[in-house]
Amino acid sequence: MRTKVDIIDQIDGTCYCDAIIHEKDDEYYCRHDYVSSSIREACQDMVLSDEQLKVIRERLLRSINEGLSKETHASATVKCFITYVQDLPSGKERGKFLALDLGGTNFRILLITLGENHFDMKSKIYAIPQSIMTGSGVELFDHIAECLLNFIKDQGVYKQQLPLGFTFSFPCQQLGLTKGLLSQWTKGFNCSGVVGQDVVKLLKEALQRRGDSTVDLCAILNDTTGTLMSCAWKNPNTRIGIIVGTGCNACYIEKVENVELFDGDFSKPYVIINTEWGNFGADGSLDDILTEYDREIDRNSLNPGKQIFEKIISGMYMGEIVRLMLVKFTKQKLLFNGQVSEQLNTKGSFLTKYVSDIENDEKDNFTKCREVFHELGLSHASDQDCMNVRYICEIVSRRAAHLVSAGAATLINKMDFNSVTIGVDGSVYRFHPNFHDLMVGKITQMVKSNVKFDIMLSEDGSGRGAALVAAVASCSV
Ligand SMILES: Nc1ncnc2c1ncn2[C@@H]1O[C@H](COP(=O)(O)OP(=O)(O)OP(=O)(O)O)[C@@H](O)[C@H]1O
Repeated sequence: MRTKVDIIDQIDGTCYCDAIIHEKDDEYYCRHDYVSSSIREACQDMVLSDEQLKVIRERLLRSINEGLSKETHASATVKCFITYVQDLPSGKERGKFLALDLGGTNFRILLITLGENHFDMKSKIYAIPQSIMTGSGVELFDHIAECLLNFIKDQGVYKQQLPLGFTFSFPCQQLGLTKGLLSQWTKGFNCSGVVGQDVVKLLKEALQRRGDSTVDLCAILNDTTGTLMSCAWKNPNTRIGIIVGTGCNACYIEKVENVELFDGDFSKPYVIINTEWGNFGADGSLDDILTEYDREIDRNSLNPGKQIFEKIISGMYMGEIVRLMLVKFTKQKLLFNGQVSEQLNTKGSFLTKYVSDIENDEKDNFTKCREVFHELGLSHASDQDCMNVRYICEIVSRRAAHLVSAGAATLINKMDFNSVTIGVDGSVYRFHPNFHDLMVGKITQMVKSNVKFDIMLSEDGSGRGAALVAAVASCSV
């Protein structure tokens, strides 16, 4: 007789599948039972056991400690950059602030008004053409400066000298609140002449070249810091900010005495550390869990060998991992009657959004899945193909959620607070139907038993968070 527990064990020990579609004579079947066994077997290398996740936590903690240590910081893969943000918002911040948000799919400019228990936000999205993303740094910052000046003119605040927080979501070594040296480009950007340079200075120079700027650039930050700050504005218990969007990164609150390179204000007990954990694994410490798909993605990326943790989690790569699996399994005649479409064969054609769409279908219906297949020239798919592809999407997104959870649990256990709120932002977390629940389940298993935690969706961390950092900094630097 098969019980519910047998099913859970059979799948991978952590089946969250709530879709028990057949329950008869005390026998239970979940929809994973209807996935072809050949597909289940072929996906096994994507499943991480609790033991593997424990090892990943231990290695990540070691990498974080290497980033924090004076002796090992230079060679560390997880840099643990000091943000120089030492105060969380009190909720009493007031005024008008500008924010620039650069670091992923969109470039945004925002005008934020903080008032009592409310905030107002006007924002505009500007495109960054591919030619600028991989052109020269001067072109990039000239483009940003031009958009900024157009925005403040449109908003009627051109004459006011407003504080500006610049969310620049690439790995930066900060030397103060207004000085950040770019360590490396990620997420498809590759502008020449910027790595090793102070991006605040480059933006200020671009504004000066235009000669008509009146903004007061008073803080540079990462979107993780913005996420933590924007959640802390609502919930002072927030001690971690995580992004699962185009990229993946996290920041947390660390005691200043644990940060050996800290040269900020020692009268304050904590400082936010931008871990840049996306680069975890660049020293080979994740090699034993990487699959052939992960390796192919890395080989074909703009930054081979780097950002390995990010590449097995984030939205920039998740859809492509699924696509590579689908192509391989189709060639092996495990899917689509062995017929690969031209679209499916095209790099980048399987959007990460499709993973959410497919997993969003009701348990016995493949409406969204069939829409995706139609887009991909796979209208010949059978119901069995739909079942199998949904399983593949689940396996890939679940691995991502479990890896982020391992990271979050590492930080929670390291900080040693009794209660922690985690602020999370990014479209993968926001729109994937199970990401939040998967994280809650896995983190619960991994944190010390006396710690309570909850996960809160950040409302526009990159924008409001930048304004809050600018506000808290009071533009004193
Ligand atoms: N519905 C969805 N489900 C899952 N992923 C999605 C969805 N929509 C978009 N994405 C993915 O999310 C990523 C974009 O994330 P987000 O919207 O948070 O932007 P971002 O600011 O560029 O990210 P980051 O903060 O990492 O720089 C893209 O890789 C995209 O494929």
